[in-house]
Amino acid sequence: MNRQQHLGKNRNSYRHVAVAVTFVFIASIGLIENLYILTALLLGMWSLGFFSGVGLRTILSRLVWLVPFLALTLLLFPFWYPGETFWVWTAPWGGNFQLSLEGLQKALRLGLRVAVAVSSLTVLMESMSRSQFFQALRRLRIPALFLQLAELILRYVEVFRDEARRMSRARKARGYEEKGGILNPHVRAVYAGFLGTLMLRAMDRAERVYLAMLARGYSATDSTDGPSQPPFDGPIDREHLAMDRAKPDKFKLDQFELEETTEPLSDSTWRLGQKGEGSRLATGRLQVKNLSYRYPGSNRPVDALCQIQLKIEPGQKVALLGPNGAGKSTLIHHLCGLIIPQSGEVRIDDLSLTRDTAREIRRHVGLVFQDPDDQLFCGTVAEDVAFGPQNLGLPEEEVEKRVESALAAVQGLDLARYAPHQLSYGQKKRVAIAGVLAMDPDILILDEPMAYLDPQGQDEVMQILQDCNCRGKTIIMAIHDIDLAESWADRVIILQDGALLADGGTEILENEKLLQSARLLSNFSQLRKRKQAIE
Ligand SMILES: Nc1ncnc2c1ncn2[C@@H]1O[C@H](COP(=O)(O)OP(=O)(O)OP(=O)(O)O)[C@@H](O)[C@H]1O
Repeated sequence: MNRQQHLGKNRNSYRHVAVAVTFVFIASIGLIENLYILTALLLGMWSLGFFSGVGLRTILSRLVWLVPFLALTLLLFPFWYPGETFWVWTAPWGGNFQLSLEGLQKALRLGLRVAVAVSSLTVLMESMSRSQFFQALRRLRIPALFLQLAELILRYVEVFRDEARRMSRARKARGYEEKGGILNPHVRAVYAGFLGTLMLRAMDRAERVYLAMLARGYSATDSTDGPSQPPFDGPIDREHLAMDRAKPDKFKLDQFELEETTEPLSDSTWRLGQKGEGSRLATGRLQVKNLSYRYPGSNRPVDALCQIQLKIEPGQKVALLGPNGAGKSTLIHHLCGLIIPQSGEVRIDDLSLTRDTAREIRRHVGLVFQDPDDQLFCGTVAEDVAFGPQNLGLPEEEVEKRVESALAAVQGLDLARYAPHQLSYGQKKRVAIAGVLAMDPDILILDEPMAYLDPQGQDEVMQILQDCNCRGKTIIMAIHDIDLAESWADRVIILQDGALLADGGTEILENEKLLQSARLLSNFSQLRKRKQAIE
């Protein structure tokens, strides 16, 4: 172990002590009455912050948040508290208000205590990442429920702030100006609508962020406490689901006929090796058998998947195509264990996806979400990339190594200290991929990886995926672009209305009838262009 690693390890083992000392210190501030000692503690805390790299500005910016909460108390305390009169104020509307010395001292004491507590908490929180802070709390045996709640509240606050920022930008972009302030009924109406929509959007995004957290090994209990509850799992009328749906005709071309997988899968062939703390799959072969899924829906249930059969071999490059609403996202959420099958089966090697195995499956199948903002929620890029490996329970040195190599793989080492919101969309996308690569999954799934990327950004992502594939990883991309599928994939799967329309090599993309029926060809000119290219 080199000196740097040794120091890193020591820092890690003392972090919980620092947290415990700070908490005891904060609790004992209430016992200190002397104003001089409290002032000295405040100055001492600011100096400590200065020497540990936390600027006075940062501490003051946290204290400013308290002003509205404390102001009224601090102003009224000296006038209400009984004691020796220090000063008398005669109000313009009549009446005398007596300011007592004891009241003034009480107010000062309260203000100083709060300032010392907030300053010490700021110094503590700024000198370690949020995940390290929560890890330290876990080591101190703070109840897991309390910590989960605190973590989720913090994330929700960030999501909320982020959504508010976006909506306010969108409002300004459409020429909105606040004339007359809150007294203007139009402004009040806009604000009311804004708040309502903000709530809904923030909840929606919070759900997607939570899914992204689960996909990277987060557990609602503890990273070592066993499987978490997958978010979608409900009862289903299987018979109804199988019969109820009109399936699109499957194209009877030899090259994309399904291989039947009706034989029972033997659990004896399931082999686990060891790598880090986690078990590894023997090969990473993915199988889907008769998979169906129905969303409850608010008006009527939606059958998103119907009797899907698939077998994907390790190392394949698979393009998952289909029009909007075909069921691609629902399928890939099953493949990475975010949705538990209601009917049918998903298997990796001989490990069948159930509530109990969902977490294990997610260690082997990484999902890069379509919108990187759903996935990046930590304070810095490095923290975000570390999120998955930390959930795997890896030692800190290993986590650091993984962060470094994952960021290097996406050419993102220079982004490590940036906050995700400071990045361009393409950079965010690369960092989101790094966050999944850091978990070293056998199978990498990407939902619309090219969405909103400029051509150079697309090239960069393709290069990253090519490198991953060369290292033996299976890559599955959900896309709409048939040209991309043709040039990149060695296997093409087409979904339509939740059913498997075609499955085979890229030759199936030469079948215009098939592409048209799957709504993958936009117009006749494109059809002609493709015809010429094929000729
Ligand atoms: N949470 C949900 N509740 C109800 N219905 C849903 C939900 N999510 C998806 N659906 C429905 O399930 C079907 C499949 O949706 P899915 O998102 O899987 O399709 P997709 O192929 O990924 O679409 P896109 O290309 O637009 O992302 C659609 O009809 C959709 O309306």
